[in-house]
Amino acid sequence: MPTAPRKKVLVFRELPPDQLERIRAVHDVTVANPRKPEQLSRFDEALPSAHGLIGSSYPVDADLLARAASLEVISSVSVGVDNYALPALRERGILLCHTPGVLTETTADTIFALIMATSRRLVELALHVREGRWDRNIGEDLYGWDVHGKTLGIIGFGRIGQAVARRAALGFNMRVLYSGRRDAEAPGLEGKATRVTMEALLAGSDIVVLTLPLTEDTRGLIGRSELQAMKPGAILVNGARGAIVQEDALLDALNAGQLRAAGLDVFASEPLPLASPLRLHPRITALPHIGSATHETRHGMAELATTNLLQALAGERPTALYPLG
Ligand SMILES: NC(=O)C1=CN([C@@H]2O[C@H](COP(=O)(O)OP(=O)(O)OC[C@H]3O[C@@H](n4cnc5c(N)ncnc54)[C@H](O)[C@@H]3O)[C@@H](O)[C@H]2O)C=CC1
Ligand SMILES: O=C(O)C(=O)CO
Repeated sequence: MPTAPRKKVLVFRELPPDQLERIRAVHDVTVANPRKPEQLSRFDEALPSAHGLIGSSYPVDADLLARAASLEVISSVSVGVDNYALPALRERGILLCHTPGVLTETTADTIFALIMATSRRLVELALHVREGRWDRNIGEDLYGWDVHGKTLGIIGFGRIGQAVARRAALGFNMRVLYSGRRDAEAPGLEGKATRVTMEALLAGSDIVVLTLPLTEDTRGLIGRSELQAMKPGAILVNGARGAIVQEDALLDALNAGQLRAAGLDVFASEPLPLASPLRLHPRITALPHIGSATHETRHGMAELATTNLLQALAGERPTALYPLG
């Protein structure tokens, strides 16, 4: 039987060794992370002849694609595809694959951790102990806010949004509202989540969670008027993408006391610049984009992304092909 021709694969973010081996067994691999200055020239050299790209967290824009003359497939080690120039991919017939599902539960856990951390002031109070300020019983000034029994509003009722809703409705006896389409089944949530307009969700929720994709339609979706439309003293948790929220408006809403707190796993600019006023704000719990960052889940994402890549390069339909339309 003739052996399939080896193709060229450019790995632009580290992959676990076992997944790298799966690719090396059938294709020629260059590993070069363009974010690392010492690897940039290797990346630039490998790009024009690469048939497949695999990695994450790097903007693959139209200019970069114009230099990738041989490209057949990009396999993203992420579910979000906002880093990719989708129109250029569509035009060139380049396949885009991603990693839906394998990170859903872990990301929902992280989002729920942010709900708990902001409501119960966990980071602030842990620092209170660590810094030796726990010298008497805490008073009302350090009390938190109940999570159970509250109303949770979810903007983006897809895989992750529904996984957050299940934790809220089944574990914390919360009332769940959501806005937007429900384009996936919602097992376990029958009769437990109510679809409302975004206006009604903002006005009626104690905690608003963002779990929708960043697109041209959702960039800056949560701005001054949306924050003002939230219940006074509500909490905002962003587990999606930073640029969905207008960060200046969020700071103003926190400083004005309109919002109680914000839990942010994602930022418009990542890593969050040291000078960002979001970093040290006393009522922001900021995480370094760790929604899916557990050993098990990151490995599962790398495995699915590798499978997608190998399938595409073999001319098969990838398991998780992103529909470019
Ligand atoms: N913080 C982190 O580390 C992670 C962040 N994410 C982000 O979460 C997003 C969602 O992931 P999944 O739940 O797997 O995607 P999904 O496609 O299953 O769900 C997204 C939902 O948002 C809805 N939606 C789109 N525009 C909307 C709008 N304007 N208003 C209300 N709903 C809208 C869609 O109809 C869909 O139901 C990803 O695109 C990614 O950006 C995903 C994984 C980890
Ligand atoms: O998968 C994604 O979209 C992430 O943000 C990281 O897991």
